[in-house]
Amino acid sequence: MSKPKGFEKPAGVRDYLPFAVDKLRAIERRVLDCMAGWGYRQIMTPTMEYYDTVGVASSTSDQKLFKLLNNRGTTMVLRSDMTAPIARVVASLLKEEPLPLRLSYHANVFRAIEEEAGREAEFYQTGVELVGDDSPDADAEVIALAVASLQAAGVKSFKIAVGHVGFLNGLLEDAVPGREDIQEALKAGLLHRDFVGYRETLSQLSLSQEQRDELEGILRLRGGKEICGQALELSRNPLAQSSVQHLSQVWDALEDFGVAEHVMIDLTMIGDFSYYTGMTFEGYAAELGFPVCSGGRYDNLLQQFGRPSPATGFSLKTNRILDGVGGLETEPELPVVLQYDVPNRKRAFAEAERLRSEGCSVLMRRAEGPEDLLSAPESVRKAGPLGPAYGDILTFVSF
Ligand SMILES: N[C@@H](Cc1c[nH]c[nH+]1)C(=O)O
Repeated sequence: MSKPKGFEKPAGVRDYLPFAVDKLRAIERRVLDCMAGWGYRQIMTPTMEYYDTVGVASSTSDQKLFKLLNNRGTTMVLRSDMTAPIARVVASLLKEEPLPLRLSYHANVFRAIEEEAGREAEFYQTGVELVGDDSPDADAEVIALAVASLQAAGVKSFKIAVGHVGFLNGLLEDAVPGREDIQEALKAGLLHRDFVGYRETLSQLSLSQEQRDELEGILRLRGGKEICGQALELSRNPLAQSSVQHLSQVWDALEDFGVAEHVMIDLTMIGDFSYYTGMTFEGYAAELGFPVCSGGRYDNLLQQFGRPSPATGFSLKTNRILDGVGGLETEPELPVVLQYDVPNRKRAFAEAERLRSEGCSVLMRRAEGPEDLLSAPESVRKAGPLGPAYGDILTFVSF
């Protein structure tokens, strides 16, 4: 590759100009406040982790991890999510802390991407982890909190699709026992929402009519609570059955949370991370084709750090909400511009301090003469991406 030009930046990363930062911060604040209202306390972890610990535990494929070497030659990674780092903290710094633990975060995470996909390599997540509770109510809590968080972020119309990896694993093991290759191919179709590809894979297999019906049947398992009944009919596998029973209890709790109208059951759903062990979910905004939040239960991750405990959680894709949905309408307050000449500088600075102590934003400007004075706020309204630089004008001059 030729030497990049000075203005170029790597694929998948971006700059946020002030108006975008205003919006992003407003969403972040509102969502974290919402999470605090449910008892979640904020945590921060390093951007960089060891490849061998958090990198591996993050269950992000090797090609998607950003790897770097430190000065001792140890392989490090840029965190690809916050779930694995938080598992590390819960098992180390917080190991004496009684469970359940409720933690929230807002952080940038990194995933290498296929350039042509137009996806972000660095993006922002606002999320929670609920560690130490394996009940259906804990799963329902994080889904209900995802609903509340999307609303707090200004997303008006959305649907959360909830599935269960246990159901899929049980059904696939029943239908094509011991054929991990086929199971993986079918799961890949579901993961990419490629139902045509899924059907094609099915058609290439030599299966009995019963097996085919069972595997085709998955594709119809999307809807309300009635889907649980249909799923119990479709597969008698014990894991599939217990998974659906758990999901139906999650649904009942969601009804009691009053959020069931935002939720659908979708047993074709399969989470993007191999650490998921139970229910998984994704949230879709009406305006957008890609998920704005995702989460799920991961009961085996913490044991990799020496503190076995069940856990569940989710994260919002905060910058996607900012870009695609508009998020919150924020009208940043324009600063007052305070113009002065040297003889009046001290007085002007004191006035600026007074205004700032009242919460105003004040911008200082030294005027060199009468023709250098700004006269009307309108005259500074410019069309550039930053919009107008200031509102009211206060003048402290003797000329
Ligand atoms: N870490 C997941 C979201 C999640 C949080 N907790 C459980 N899942 C992600 O990046 O999509």
